[in-house]
Amino acid sequence: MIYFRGTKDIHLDHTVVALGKFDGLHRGHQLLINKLKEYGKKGFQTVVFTFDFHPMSLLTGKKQSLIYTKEERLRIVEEMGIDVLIEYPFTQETAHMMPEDFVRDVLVRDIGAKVIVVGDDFHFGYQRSGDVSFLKKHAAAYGYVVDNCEKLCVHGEEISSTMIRGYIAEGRMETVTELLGRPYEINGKVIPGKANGRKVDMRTANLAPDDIKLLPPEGVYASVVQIEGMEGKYYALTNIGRNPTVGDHNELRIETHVVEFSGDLYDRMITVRIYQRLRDEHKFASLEEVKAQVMKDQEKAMAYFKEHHI
Ligand SMILES: Cc1cc2nc3c(=O)[nH]c(=O)nc-3n(C[C@H](O)[C@H](O)[C@H](O)COP(=O)(O)O)c2cc1C
Ligand SMILES: Nc1ncnc2c1ncn2[C@@H]1O[C@H](COP(=O)(O)OP(=O)(O)O)[C@@H](O)[C@H]1O
Repeated sequence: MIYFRGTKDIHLDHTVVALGKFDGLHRGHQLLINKLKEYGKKGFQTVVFTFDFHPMSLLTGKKQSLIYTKEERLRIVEEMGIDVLIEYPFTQETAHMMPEDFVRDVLVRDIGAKVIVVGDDFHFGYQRSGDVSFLKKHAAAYGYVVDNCEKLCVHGEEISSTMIRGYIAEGRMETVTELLGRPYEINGKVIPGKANGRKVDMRTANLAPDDIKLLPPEGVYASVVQIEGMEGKYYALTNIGRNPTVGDHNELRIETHVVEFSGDLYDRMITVRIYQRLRDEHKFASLEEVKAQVMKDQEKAMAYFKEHHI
């Protein structure tokens, strides 16, 4: 896959372009992606176009947490078999672009768009003044066609990234899985912890939380882990928390105990897929008690995986 980040210097031709933020690449987004791939079979180069937003929104000044970091989104778009991912710089200049300038100079001239795929509620350009009818109005003059997609509904509600972010924040992970079309995941490199795990023979692979990443609430989750360079998947238990048992002011960490695994994971990239919330994090009298509780959590998790054929 070709990947553009932090540059406006793009020269493509004969492309089908999907436009959007694509946070979550959820089932609604997947409709657009599937359309892209259909055009891809007809000889168009498939392009996912998204803006490279700063964590502090230029427009609202607020920090926005996202379902995926840029690296996670990149990996998923690549796995989907897309040819090109563009993260277009979202500067003051871009934010103030008039829709027609954006269509003419960016989409048509630089990206060579022959087909533009968008969701029905897509808005772009200065003050969000560009939309689907705007794109259609200018289609003939600029030599592209617009293929717009209705918003996908599940249980009578339109799927949106905002709605899924709300469910993640509530820890409703099964609903999240249903709407994303895959479990919520956290990707990262295993870093050293305080080496307490080995004292009670319950090792945990630690990930540092990414600033931009929206995490489920603190607590313990049934998870499945994929380890870079190793075959298959491993059942696991993940704690998102602050280890109150070993101190009162610990930083938030994502710790995963991989079931029936021993080996060195330091510096390895792992993907932790979160399936179900099991409980809150508690302050125990000792690490031995934490371990005893984790063994009970493990039984519950394994029963869940069995019941759901995971
Ligand atoms: C599945 C799981 C559940 C956990 N639950 C708790 C908990 O309820 N309370 C707590 O203080 N620590 C909890 N921990 C964190 C352990 O206390 C921690 O793994 C241990 O202190 C080792 O930390 P280390 O990685 O720094 O060596 C949990 C860890 C895991 C993997
Ligand atoms: N079953 C396992 N689950 C998680 N990590 C494991 C497991 N077996 C071995 N490890 C390794 O042990 C390390 C964790 O040991 P631990 O004593 O908890 O130290 P730390 O505090 O550095 O995480 C992991 O980073 C990994 O390299």
